[in-house]
Parts: sequence; C-alpha cells; structure tokens
Amino acid sequence: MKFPHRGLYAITQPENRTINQVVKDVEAALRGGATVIQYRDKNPLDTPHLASLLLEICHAYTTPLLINDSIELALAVGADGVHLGRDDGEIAVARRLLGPDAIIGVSCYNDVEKARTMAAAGADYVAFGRFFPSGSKPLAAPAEIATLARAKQSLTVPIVAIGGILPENGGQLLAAGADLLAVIGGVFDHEPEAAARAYQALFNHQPE
Ligand SMILES: Cc1ncc(COP(=O)(O)OP(=O)(O)O)c(N)n1
Ligand SMILES: Cc1ncsc1CCOP(=O)(O)O
Ligand SMILES: [Mg+2]
Repeated sequence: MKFPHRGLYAITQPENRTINQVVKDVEAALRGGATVIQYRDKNPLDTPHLASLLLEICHAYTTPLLINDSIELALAVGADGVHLGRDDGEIAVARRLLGPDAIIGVSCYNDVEKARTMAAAGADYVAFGRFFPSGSKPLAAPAEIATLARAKQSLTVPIVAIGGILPENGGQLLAAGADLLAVIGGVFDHEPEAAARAYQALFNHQPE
C-alpha cells in the first residue's frame, strides 16, 4: 500500500482502553477520513493480536497501518510499514526485513540535515516535531515551524508534522510545508470520527 501525499495520520492511544475500544476508535477515525494509522503502544497488553485486528480494519478502508518502534512486530503481523525514532533501528535493516514496498518513516525532530540523510537512505517520509506542547509526550523536544519550510525546499518525500496538533493550529503547519498531520490526543481524546473530519477539512483549504 502507498503512503499518502497528504492527510491526517492518526496514531493510537491504547492506554487505559480495551482492545475492542481501540479497534472501534480506529475504525471511527478511518470513517472520519484518516489517511494513515500508526499503532503506537508503549504499555502493550496483547500487541500482536491488537496489531492484527487494526491491520484488518485499516485494509477494509484501503489505508496503511504502520507499527511504531518495532520492525519485528511489523514483520510478524504483515503491517504496511514501520515508524522509527532515533533509538528504534536502522532504515537498511527495516528495508531488508520488510521488503521494497514497505513504508518506512523516520523521526527527524527539528533536524533538516538528518531528514535529507534519511530520505537518501530510503525513508518514505520524514517526521518533524513536536510543534506544540503534547499531553501524549510531554517531554518531546520542541521543533520550529520554520523547519518545515526549510525541509520543503530540499525534500521530495512527504513531510509529517507531529506534536500537540489540533484542528485550530494545524493549518499553519500545512501552510509552512507539512504534508500530513500526525495526531494522537486531538483524535483519540475526542469522538474520533468527528475529530478526524475536522482535521480533514484543513486539507480542503490547502492547495494540492
Ligand atoms: C509520525 C510520527 N512522528 C514521530 C514519532 C515519534 O517517534 P519517536 O521519536 O521514536 O518517539 P515514540 O513515538 O516512539 O515515543 C512517531 N511515533 N510518529
Ligand atoms: C509521539 C510524539 N512524538 C512527538 S510529539 C508525540 C505525541 C503526539 O501526540 P499528540 O498529538 O497527542 O500531541
Ligand atoms: Mg519510537
């Protein structure tokens, strides 16, 4: 499955939720128009089981499911790809294990030079952030909105922005150069279908 060029990138929030609730919430986000789902679970209960359920529902909506942090889990469940941060493994290893069609995304924080290196190494998208204070990851280091504009000038892979993004503040990130908005709390701390629609509306106001 291809990584989209724009849209809402919804990331799961399984803490204090049942497996059924997470699946229902992800389906609601998909109904609302989420274009990518990432399974991110820092305190897993039954990770392969939940990941497989999410993969099934994502594919029913022809939407890719990426796995956060774990190349092994992505391989085990046949996910569409993986998201790697600075301590999560190498692009080359992910590519070798997951294959040429896998979507491999990387965190670049506030570092455009790193993003160029990662894109040259085969990353399918690069992510910058956090742009606004994030309740989901309070200690995430800040990134500057100007970084998005600099990234846009020198990168051809899609640019993802993350961190404290709401329908009210996402537009400025798109205007600065982000292609996708990655969101946890703004979608899953609310009714996810309506929340996803509110983000999707931002893309209707941006030039292609
Ligand atoms: C789309 C996207 N961007 C950034 C991150 C953060 O990755 P990382 O720095 O590895 O932090 P954790 O999410 O693992 O806490 C992400 N997950 N997704
Ligand atoms: C995983 C991650 N990396 C930087 S901020 C963040 C959390 C984003 O969640 P939220 O959209 O709730 O701020
Ligand atoms: Mg990580």
